[in-house]
Amino acid sequence: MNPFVGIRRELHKIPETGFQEFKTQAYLLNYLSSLPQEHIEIKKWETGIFVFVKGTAPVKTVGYRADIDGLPIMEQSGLEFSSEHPGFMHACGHDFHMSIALGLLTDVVTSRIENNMLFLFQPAEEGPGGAKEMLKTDIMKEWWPDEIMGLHIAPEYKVGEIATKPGLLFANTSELHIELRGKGGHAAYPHKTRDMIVAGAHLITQLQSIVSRSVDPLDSGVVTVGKLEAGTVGNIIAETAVLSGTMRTLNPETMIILKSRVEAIVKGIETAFECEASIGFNQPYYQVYNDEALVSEFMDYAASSTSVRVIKCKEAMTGEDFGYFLKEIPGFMFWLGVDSEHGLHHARLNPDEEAIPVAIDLISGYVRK
Ligand SMILES: CC(=O)N[C@@H](CCC[C@H](N)C(=O)O)C(=O)O
Repeated sequence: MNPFVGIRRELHKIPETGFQEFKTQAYLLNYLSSLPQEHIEIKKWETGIFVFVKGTAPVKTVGYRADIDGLPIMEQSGLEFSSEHPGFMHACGHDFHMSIALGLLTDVVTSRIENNMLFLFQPAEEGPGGAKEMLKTDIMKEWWPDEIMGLHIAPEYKVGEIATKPGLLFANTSELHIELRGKGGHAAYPHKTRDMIVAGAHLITQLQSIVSRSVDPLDSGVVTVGKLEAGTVGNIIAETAVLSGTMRTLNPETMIILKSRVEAIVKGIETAFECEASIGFNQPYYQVYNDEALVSEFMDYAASSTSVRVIKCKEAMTGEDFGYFLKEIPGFMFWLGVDSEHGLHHARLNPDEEAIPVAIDLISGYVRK
């Protein structure tokens, strides 16, 4: 078995959520300590790690970022190396991202390259966001890269396919959290209560009008409520309802429209259902915008390789706090085909591990070009 496939399986067993990646960090540090140390410097930051690799005759420093957190999902993949942390899973491929980064790092440490490289093992991509915080550190300032790249697994593409594009690749995002507070009571006396299940149901329906009626049809937006908590049993009227969701737009200005429409609709719900509401727009992620020259150079390089097919894809409504790195440092992100029947954030996600050596070889060749 390819050693980095083995590493992926080990990491797959220990998914941890944002800023709780203690075992993951320990695993990565242990692996890093097994590498020749003459040309590398390792610095821990929170539950993440920076690794600086000195080049032989550097003219620049190339950054490579891998996110390291898992998701609160109960795995149902049936894999023999399934999560050993019940209720948590690497369901967004960050186990792949880490093992590919370790493969690349091993390659550039053992067969040295001309330029310096900075590897960033970043916590908390799924939330609350680690990129913005990593960017502010003194370590980052000391080892600031001239360019940066990262990848994300893509279940919908075959192994050997990569997809990306110049300019906008991923959306602007904002989490949405709304709490409604009314008055609970006996199910047989609704007139003496203020029922937050009914208010919540109206609110969710009205939120769906934002994209259809307030966003220019030639623009795009998403308002998704992914979680609703309200009520206890069938014969008690719910005093509170709590909705959590996420909003996505292709440009930052449209996000401002979405937020102001949410505020207006929630105000209307307060009046109509005689309740009080609070809104949280949490953990915004800035769009992933690929540097046109760098991504074109990478796409041309990949297209010249015999083992990879390059697809010029459309932008996606996924979010990635890698966007914060790209706001400050020229670079790009690309999708790596892993051919899984089940998609990202699915309990049965099962990416094809053949993609791991494909990615390591591709990037290793690119940073040596
Ligand atoms: C690639 C991917 O699936 N990313 C996540 C990360 C977004 C987290 C954010 N805090 C949110 O849920 O709004 C995604 O859901 O797109």
